[in-house]
Amino acid sequence: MISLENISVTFKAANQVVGAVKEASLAIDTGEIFGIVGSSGAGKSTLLRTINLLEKPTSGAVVIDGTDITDFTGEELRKTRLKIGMIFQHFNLIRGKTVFDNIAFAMKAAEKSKEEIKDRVEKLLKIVGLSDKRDVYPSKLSGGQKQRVGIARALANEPQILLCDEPTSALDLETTKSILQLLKEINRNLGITIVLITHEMDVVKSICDRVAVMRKGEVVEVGNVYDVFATPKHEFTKKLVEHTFNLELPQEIFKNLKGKPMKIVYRGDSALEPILSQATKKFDLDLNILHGKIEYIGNQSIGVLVVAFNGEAGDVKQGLDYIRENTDVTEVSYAS
Ligand SMILES: Nc1ncnc2c1ncn2[C@@H]1O[C@H](COP(=O)(O)OP(=O)(O)OP(=O)(O)O)[C@@H](O)[C@H]1O
Repeated sequence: MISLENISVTFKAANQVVGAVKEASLAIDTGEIFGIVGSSGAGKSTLLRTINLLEKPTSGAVVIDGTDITDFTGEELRKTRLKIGMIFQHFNLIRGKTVFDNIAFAMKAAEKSKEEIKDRVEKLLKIVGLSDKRDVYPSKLSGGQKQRVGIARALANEPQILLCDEPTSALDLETTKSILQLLKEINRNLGITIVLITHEMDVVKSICDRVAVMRKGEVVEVGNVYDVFATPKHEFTKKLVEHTFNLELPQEIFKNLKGKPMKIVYRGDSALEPILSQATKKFDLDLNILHGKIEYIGNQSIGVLVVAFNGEAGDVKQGLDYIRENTDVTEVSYAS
């Protein structure tokens, strides 16, 4: 387990003091894929980099499997870092070295034998699907292939933890999908704990087990991914989720609309449709469905509907109460 305990990181730049991370605490379980999401400048990268002490906390403790590593230096720190691989948004490959040598580099630094290096690099090339690119230089690779080399290099010394700093932000949608799939396989097949930072909830949705939301240096919400999407608590998380659901409607629709548009979010295994139809009959309402979708997170689903009820104000209220009472609705709010 990785425990980040009351971590603060303060930078002193020119005559300014920046509180990049403020009293952040997280407990990341062994074997999970843990996401840290937030907008630019939220402190994600700084917090992630405290895990391998690339950034030393100004205060607080980094505890890995029960060992407080916060004050590790020299040989102790070097050995600890070998157990923690890292990949980056812009891959950070060495331009003048082949794919093989990029991956072998960290193993040479760890004083592994030539034989061991050759076996391991070839095995890793197979895992990341680049056996045919062994002797190619990075400039001849696509972005996705470069990230695959980055991943192989990060795994070279058989780490227990893999830190991912915006690993797909420089990649297109299709390549992002394949890199996230590869990270998932590595997590499941090799049992490596993955901590990933991103500004995209879609990335969180597709591979993370749990997520922390950061805002202005603080961790404002932590939970399993399904719950955070179905029942976001912090206002900032609600906005992130809303944006992901992408329920924007053209303003024209609202001009001639009869009734108030409402957004209804419900846990997907509860059947909303019969309840909606019962509500309209029971309370004499007209129902207009404006938008609807089901989001899948793992194998659980969340339903989101934007509807307009037309009827007497009191009947609309009773209708909504009826829906709330009879299905697993997590949110009813006015859509805009
Ligand atoms: N070495 C540094 N010196 C001074 N300020 C820094 C340094 N590193 C980060 N900061 C500041 O700390 C804050 C948090 O930065 P950080 O990179 O951790 O955020 P982030 O959430 O990862 O954002 P991004 O996605 O844009 O990288 C920002 O205000 C940033 O300008």
